[in-house]
Amino acid sequence: MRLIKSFQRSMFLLFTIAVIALGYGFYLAISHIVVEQSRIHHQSVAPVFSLINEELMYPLHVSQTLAHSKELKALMNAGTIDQAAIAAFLADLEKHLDLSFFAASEKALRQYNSDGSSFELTPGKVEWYFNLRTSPGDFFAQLGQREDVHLFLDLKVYNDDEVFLGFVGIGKSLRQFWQKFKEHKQVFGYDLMFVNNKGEILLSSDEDLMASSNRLVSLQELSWYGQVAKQLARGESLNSSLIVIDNEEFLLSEIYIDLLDWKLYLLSPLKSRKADITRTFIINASVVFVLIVLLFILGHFLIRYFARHFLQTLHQDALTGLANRSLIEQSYEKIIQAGDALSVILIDIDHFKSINDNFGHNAGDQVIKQVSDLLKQSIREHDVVGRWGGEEFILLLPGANLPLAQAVAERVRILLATLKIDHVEQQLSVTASFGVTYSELDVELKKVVAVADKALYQAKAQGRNKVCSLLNLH
Ligand SMILES: Nc1nc2c(ncn2[C@@H]2O[C@H](COP(=O)(O)OP(=O)(O)OP(=O)(O)O)[C@@H](O)[C@H]2O)c(=O)[nH]1
Repeated sequence: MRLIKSFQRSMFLLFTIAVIALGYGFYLAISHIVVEQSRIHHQSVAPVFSLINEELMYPLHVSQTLAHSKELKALMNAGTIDQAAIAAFLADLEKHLDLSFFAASEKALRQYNSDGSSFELTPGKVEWYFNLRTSPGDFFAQLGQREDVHLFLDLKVYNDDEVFLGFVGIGKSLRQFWQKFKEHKQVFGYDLMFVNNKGEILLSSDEDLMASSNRLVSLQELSWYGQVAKQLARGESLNSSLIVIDNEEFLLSEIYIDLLDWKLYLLSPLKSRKADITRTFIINASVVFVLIVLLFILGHFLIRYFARHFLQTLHQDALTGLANRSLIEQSYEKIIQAGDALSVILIDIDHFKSINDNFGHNAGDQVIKQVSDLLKQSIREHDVVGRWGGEEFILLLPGANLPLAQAVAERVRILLATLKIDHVEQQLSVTASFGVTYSELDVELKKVVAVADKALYQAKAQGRNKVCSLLNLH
């Protein structure tokens, strides 16, 4: 009973471990998908941030600092503009900051460039200057030169008396930005567009939106504008909006560049993201599946091992390893069900009590073990040997008639009587008495054993170390 309980406990433990492992496996798979998705998202968006920082924010910050440069103000405030000094100042900036610079002087009405060139600011020819000088605000950002897109940053310069001295500006080629973005687009499939505060698209990775050089395309002209119009009307950000373009879903990411008052939109195609998620899911689910299969194979072998081990110990006599009563009864049932007649031999060691008394309990155990070993070796393969009680053993001999069983008992009796059992420094000898019976009827084992026991009693009564047999079952 204790063994069964321990077996049940082991099974329950195994089942609990399997359930926990399964749950943990799924938890790991799902967490891994989430982590992987976050990583892919981060990996795809992070380079755009660093691109903006390197290519846009850097020249912006340089221009802000330059507009307040005392040296530049002094050069532009001088009675007569020293063209060579301004050119040298700008050339030095270009050399150190890796950007192209210009200064447009109100006094000289001339523009000086960091490459050493200069030209006159003539109304009608250099429109931007005359447009911007009267425009409100001190800072202007524009994109120009469509064939090699440049970002132009123009800042008004004033002297200490707030008198307008002209413009200082930076021209930044976005070729490198564009190149990097294209590489990025190839990997992640993104599209990008810069939109000014009027909702006009200044720059886009979609060539069609940049087609016209005279006119800027407005957000409202885009096919998907209707899908976000309400959000825009409510002044909401378009960040994380889902839009459909040509039956394909895109996720919008919005980045606001406050210095320029521009918005950058990234359109990320969900198809590739879905494929990513599906791929990650399949990989993780396969790993979990393989783990589960391995776990079940392991479980299966463990259960088989435990079952064999426990069932064996359930039916085994602990001291001798022989079949115990319950296994003997099962074996008997099998023989009877197969329709075989059988002989039963009951064996009892003579004066066993005196061995215990004279040599101790361990010596008694030793004798029982040695006798059981001899019995195991003395029977045929399909015979059954078991321990029936304390110093009592039983043999079931299927298909053996009474004379054959008597002969077997006699042979075993002689073997036993000549057996020398080593104990400490001496050798012990034992004899045993045998009760033999034969049954070809479907009767209970205990009835057959009762007859064999009667025969055994006769053997004891006749002086022991004897074989007696009895046939009458009634
Ligand atoms: N050492 C040991 N002794 C056992 C074991 N099982 C039963 N016994 C002892 O075996 C002895 C059996 O004694 P009895 O029933 O009087 O029989 P006996 O001394 O063999 O005398 P007869 O059968 O009349 O020849 C008892 O003292 C039990 O305690 C066991 O597993 N180990």
